[in-house]
Amino acid sequence: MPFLVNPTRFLLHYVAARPWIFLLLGLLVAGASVSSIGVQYAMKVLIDTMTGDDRIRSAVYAALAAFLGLVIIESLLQRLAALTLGQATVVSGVAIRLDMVNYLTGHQMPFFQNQRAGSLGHRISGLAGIFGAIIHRLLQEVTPPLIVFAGAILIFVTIDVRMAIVLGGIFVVVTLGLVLLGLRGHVHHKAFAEHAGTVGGELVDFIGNIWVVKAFAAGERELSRLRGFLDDEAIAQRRGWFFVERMRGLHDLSLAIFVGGTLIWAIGRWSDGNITTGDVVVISTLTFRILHGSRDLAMALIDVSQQFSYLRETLDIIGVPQTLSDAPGATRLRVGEGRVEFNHVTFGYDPRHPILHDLSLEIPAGQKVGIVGPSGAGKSSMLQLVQRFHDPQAGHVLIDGQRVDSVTQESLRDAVAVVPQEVLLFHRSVMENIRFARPDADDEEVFRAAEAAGCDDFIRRLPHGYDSIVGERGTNLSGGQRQRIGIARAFLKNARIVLLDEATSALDSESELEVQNGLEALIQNRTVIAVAHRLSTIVNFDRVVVVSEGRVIEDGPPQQLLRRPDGAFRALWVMQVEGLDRSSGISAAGERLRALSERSRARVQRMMRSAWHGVTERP
Ligand SMILES: Nc1ncnc2c1ncn2[C@@H]1O[C@H](COP(=O)(O)OP(=O)(O)OP(=O)(O)O)[C@@H](O)[C@H]1O
Repeated sequence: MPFLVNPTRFLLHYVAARPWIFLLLGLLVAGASVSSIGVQYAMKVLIDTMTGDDRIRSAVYAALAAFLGLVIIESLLQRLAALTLGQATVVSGVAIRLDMVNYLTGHQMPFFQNQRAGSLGHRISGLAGIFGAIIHRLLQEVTPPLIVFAGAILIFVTIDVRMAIVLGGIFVVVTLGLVLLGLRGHVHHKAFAEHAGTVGGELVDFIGNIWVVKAFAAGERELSRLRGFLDDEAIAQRRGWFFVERMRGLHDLSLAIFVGGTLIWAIGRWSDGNITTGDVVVISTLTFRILHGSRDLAMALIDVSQQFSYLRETLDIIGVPQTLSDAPGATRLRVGEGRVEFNHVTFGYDPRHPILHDLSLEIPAGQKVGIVGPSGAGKSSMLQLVQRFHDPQAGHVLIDGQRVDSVTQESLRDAVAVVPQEVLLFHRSVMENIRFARPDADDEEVFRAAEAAGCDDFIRRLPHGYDSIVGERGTNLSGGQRQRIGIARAFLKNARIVLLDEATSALDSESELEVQNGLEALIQNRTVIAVAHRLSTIVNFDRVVVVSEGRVIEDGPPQQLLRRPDGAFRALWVMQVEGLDRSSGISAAGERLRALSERSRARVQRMMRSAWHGVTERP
């Protein structure tokens, strides 16, 4: 979106998107301002006809009618302008937020990892608010005083040119003086905005971590920390406020001096018989009006400049260019059997420090591959490359022979189902959360997916069954339940390729067994790439790839790898099996095993031992 590069283009884009409504708005505002000047002039004519020597009754009533008519027209136009402004900013606000959310979804994951979700949400809503505020200020507080000023000068020219020049000069000097002064006070407003932002962020952080606060009985501590931030904010707010009041005071003083001076001058000219009584009235009201308007104008200009800075700051964050967009002419991925290929892939989040080095791997359709290796080896990054959350610096990832960077990202992600370590759920019903994987799925299909994932039973036991709201980020459900809903989503998606990113490692062993059943059903007849820390989850896979420091160091069927005396997989395996055997309480794995129910424990032990003995007893 090229218009995101600067605030002016941003504003112009959304004004140009609805040219007629903004044109109408401009005409209404101009019409109302011209009418308001007309009202003043009609008043002068009325007084002059009333105080004139001939005092013609019909002329007085005609002037009165013109005066009243203009008053009515001015109010009508003002009301219409306010309605049109409301309509224009409301529809633009909706479009802005939709465009921004759409644009955000195109950013890479690190963008979101580096931002607070709450603050991004606020910024998007804020953008719509800033647009409305700038348009409001420009059309309601900047344009009218300028038109009134121009009209007043015209009227003054008909009365006394010198007065017109002096008053014009005063208006310009007062407005510019106030703007310059106001801009100096910008530093106070900026400080206040920063402190307010910090307070907002602290509140979001506090509420997001409320369970930690409770668990550590840290309520008092956190409150006094928050009080510190609030005090700083209050000091900054007070400074900004005092500054504005000082400006207002200064303006009131100059208003009194200049209006008083002009009146004395006008009365002097009236007593010399140079101008009429109506002229004196119109001079006094217009002088007061435009000098008063100069303050509103200055304040509005200062405010617009502040809004521009907020807008620039927000666009700098949200509007950063998307680094991963679809290639020109990208087509939809033609999903075949589900073959995945890493072809000499070199990749680093920071290109200067690659974490995958010239990695090649061919995964035939329907194969189940477990990726294991030490922490930080690059296993999860491999899965991210399959989904094209990043592009490698060298080499390519291919699905069914098509480079993932040559197809549309949407079609690529349609073709791949992912069960991550932590399944994220929306604050919506269970039904909506599962159906998220395929919005056109009917209820029956959702039930079948839930049954296959082994979560139908517990969902039906929830207070409102499938209509139960899962709580923010799924907090009303256990880790295992959330995970099974994630598996149900993957079932519903019915993709040829399934990526499991440590899908069970965050669970306790009891939940792991429940989830394991769902996973076993899910991976039938699909290509599966599973990053696994718990080796028991991949022991029955077709193949295991051991990755270390971004390179494949072992590759083969698990049983074969386990027979290699100095094999890396065997070393990892021995570590885990020993951990389970030593249920005396020493190792973490032993601790986990002791926590299992008898049935679950027997099952895990049988699985691990049979695999282990199968290896060691064979020649
Ligand atoms: N978004 C990111 N930005 C920068 N560096 C990252 C990012 N994600 C991962 N890394 C780094 O890349 C390296 C590989 O991470 P990756 O998550 O792929 O490893 P892993 O083998 O899956 O590790 P683990 O088993 O601990 O999950 C690590 O050094 C990690 O710190």
